[in-house]
This record gives sequence, C-alpha cells and structure tokens, in this order.
Amino acid sequence: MKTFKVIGLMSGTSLDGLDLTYCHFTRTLDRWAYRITKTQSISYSKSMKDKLKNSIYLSADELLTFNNTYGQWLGEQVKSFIKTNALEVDFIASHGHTTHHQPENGLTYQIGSGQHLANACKHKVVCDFRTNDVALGGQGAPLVPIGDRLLFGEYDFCLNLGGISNISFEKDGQRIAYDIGLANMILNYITQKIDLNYDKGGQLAESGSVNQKMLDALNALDYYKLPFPKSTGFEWFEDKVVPIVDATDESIENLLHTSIHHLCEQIALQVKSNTTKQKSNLLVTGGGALNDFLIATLKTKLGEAVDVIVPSQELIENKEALVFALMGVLRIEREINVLCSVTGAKRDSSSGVVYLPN
Ligand SMILES: Nc1ncnc2c1ncn2[C@@H]1O[C@H](COP(=O)(O)OP(=O)(O)OP(=O)(O)O)[C@@H](O)[C@H]1O
Ligand SMILES: CC(=O)N[C@H]1[C@@H]2OC[C@@H](O2)[C@@H](O)[C@@H]1O[C@H](C)C(=O)O
Repeated sequence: MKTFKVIGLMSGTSLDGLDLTYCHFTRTLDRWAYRITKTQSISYSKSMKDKLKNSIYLSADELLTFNNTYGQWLGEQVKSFIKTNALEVDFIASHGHTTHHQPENGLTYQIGSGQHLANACKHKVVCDFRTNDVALGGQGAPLVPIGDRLLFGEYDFCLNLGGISNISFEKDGQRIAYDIGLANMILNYITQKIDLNYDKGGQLAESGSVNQKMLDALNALDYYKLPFPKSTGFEWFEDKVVPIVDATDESIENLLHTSIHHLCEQIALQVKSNTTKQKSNLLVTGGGALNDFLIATLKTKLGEAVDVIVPSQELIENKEALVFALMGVLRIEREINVLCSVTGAKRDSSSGVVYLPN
C-alpha cells in the first residue's frame, strides 16, 4: 500500500491566515483514507492582510512582485513547519491566495509563485489548481468537491462556511457543487466597523434582531437566481453586497443578526431543493461552523429532516487544505482532480502545475 505524505497549504477568502496541514493518504482498491498528523495556522499581520485584501488594485508590476514575495513567504513558513515538527514530506500542494476571480472573463489568479515556494522550502510543489479548468471554460471553483466525494462520501451534503459558502452533493450519479453565496465575508466586514476581526461564537449577532428591508435586499441579489455552475468571490461582495450593508443604518448586532438569517435562508433553500431522502445529513466545516448562533439558526431553518454535523475543530479548520493536499496527490498520479460536473468545464481534468526545487 502506497502512502503519500503531503503538506496542504490554504489561504482563504476570509483572510484570517495560512493553514498548513500535514496529512497522510493511502488508497486501498478505490477507497482513499486520510490522516491529519500536524497542523499550523499562521495569522496574517495587519499589513499582510491589507495587502492581500487590496491586491486587486495593484498594478501589473506590483502584483507580479507580490506573487513572488508571497511564494517565497509561503516557502519559508513550510520550511520552518517541517523543521519544527521533523516531518517527512513527499511534496507540497498549495492553493495560494486568490487575488482575482472572474471566470466569466476567463480569468482566475492565485498568487504564491510555485517556483519561489519550491526553492525556499526545497520540496516539490503542486499549485495553480484553478487556471486549467477556467481555460476549459469552467468556473475554476469550487474544487474541494472532489475531496468531498473521495474522502467524505458518507455525508449527503458537505457545506463549507468560509468567507463564501459553498455546498456539494451527489445527484443522479454526478457531483454537483457551487458557491451558495455569503458566509463570513459579510460578518467580518460588519465587525470590522468596530475594529473586531470576527464575532466569536456569534454572540453579538445573537443579541440583535432582523432588519427586514436589509434581509429582503440581500435575498433579492441576482447571484442567487443564477443556475449552477456558479462561483463568486470578493469582486461580487464589494460590488453588490457592501452597498446594501452600508445603506442600512442599524446597530452592529442587528446587521450581524440579519446577515446570519440571510445566509442560513439561502443555504436552507439549496439543501431543501436538493434533498431526495426523508432524512439526510450535512457536514459543516470552515470557520462558520464555530459560530454557535449561525449553526443554531441553520438548524432551525433546515428543520428535523436534516442532521447538521459539526466535526472536530481540526477538521473544521483544515478540510480545505486537506483536500488541496489530496488534489496534489491526484495530480502527481495523473488522475482526475477537477470535476466538470461541478465547474461546467468542457471536461474533467488533472489540474495543477508541478515545480521542482532548485
Ligand atoms: N469561534 C468562532 N466564532 C465565530 N466565527 C468564527 C470563529 N472562528 C472562526 N470564525 C470565522 O471563520 C472565518 C475563517 O473561516 P475559514 O478559515 O474557513 O475561511 P477561509 O478558508 O478563509 O474562506 P474560504 O473557504 O471562503 O476561502 C473567520 O474569519 C471568522 O469569521
Ligand atoms: C476562486 C476561489 O478562490 N474560490 C474559493 C472561495 O472560497 C470559498 C469559495 O470561494 C470557493 O469557490 C473557493 O474555495 C474552495 C476552497 C474551493 O475551491 O472549493
């Protein structure tokens, strides 16, 4: 039995930091098994956070330079993670950080130069998992559903609550997945108005109440009417969501409370319209799974027909990096790691670019 020892790297849209997830994968016949052995989460400094957030406004020169320096920085973090924990590593699988995502214009871009990363940590690197799918006419996102299928097949639905919410499930023998819409991106935007990174446990949100006008405006966003395949990101948030929040003269508590009702209503709509069983189960990961008020609201909106499963904090925080590590394994093995049933591309693909250290 072959074992793959991989470090997955993920930097998500909520901009809280870099997740390093060291995992072992084994395959017996057609079944993959995983074990997460060591994890580290490195919070971004205020200046790194601001730079990543504003990278969409950089000039071409500045962005290319940032791609290199961020790749170098990733490599240095990997190097010290390996050294501190004395890890034996086959290769690194890096998502990088999305600075641009406009699949409708044929572009998606994740910074974190693979060559700089490989040279800095002296290991083989697989990265740039999204470009090929967009070149094949797909959304280039979400990509984690391949991992949902191969590693988390016992769940009817996998829901991730990061900056953006996305869902994945099997329908008629095909994996279907898409970004539902808002999650922590709107919640963090609101708490940052009072210099708070996020609303721990959803305590502020819980003490608020619904502003019906804001709830209706959010629920009426055009994105929700689009059929899948679809994906979204910061550009949509800034363009369509921020104006609604900013036009609402309400307390932080009420803004948060309303946003949570909104995002849970959208999730419940998607789950209910795709449930074929009397009783189904839904795995929730991503930082939103640690927001107690959000989870309680979601349970209420879903009702008893859906079991909401909140796993260990380790899995909540590392599932995306774990799946990118698996995608790296599949790329190295030249197997399919991006599903066109999810992204709408012309065909499935084995995506990712491999860099050798120099
Ligand atoms: N204890 C907690 N209570 C409430 N919210 C929390 C808690 N811990 C984390 N969060 C929220 O989760 C966010 C981080 O989520 P996560 O790391 O899953 O996002 P991401 O991977 O950056 O996003 P994406 O998956 O969209 O790319 C934080 O910014 C915060 O809003
Ligand atoms: C372009 C991009 O980086 N998209 C992210 C983002 O964050 C959540 C959602 O939007 C999802 O589409 C995707 O990430 C996860 C890891 C994915 O590809 O499955």
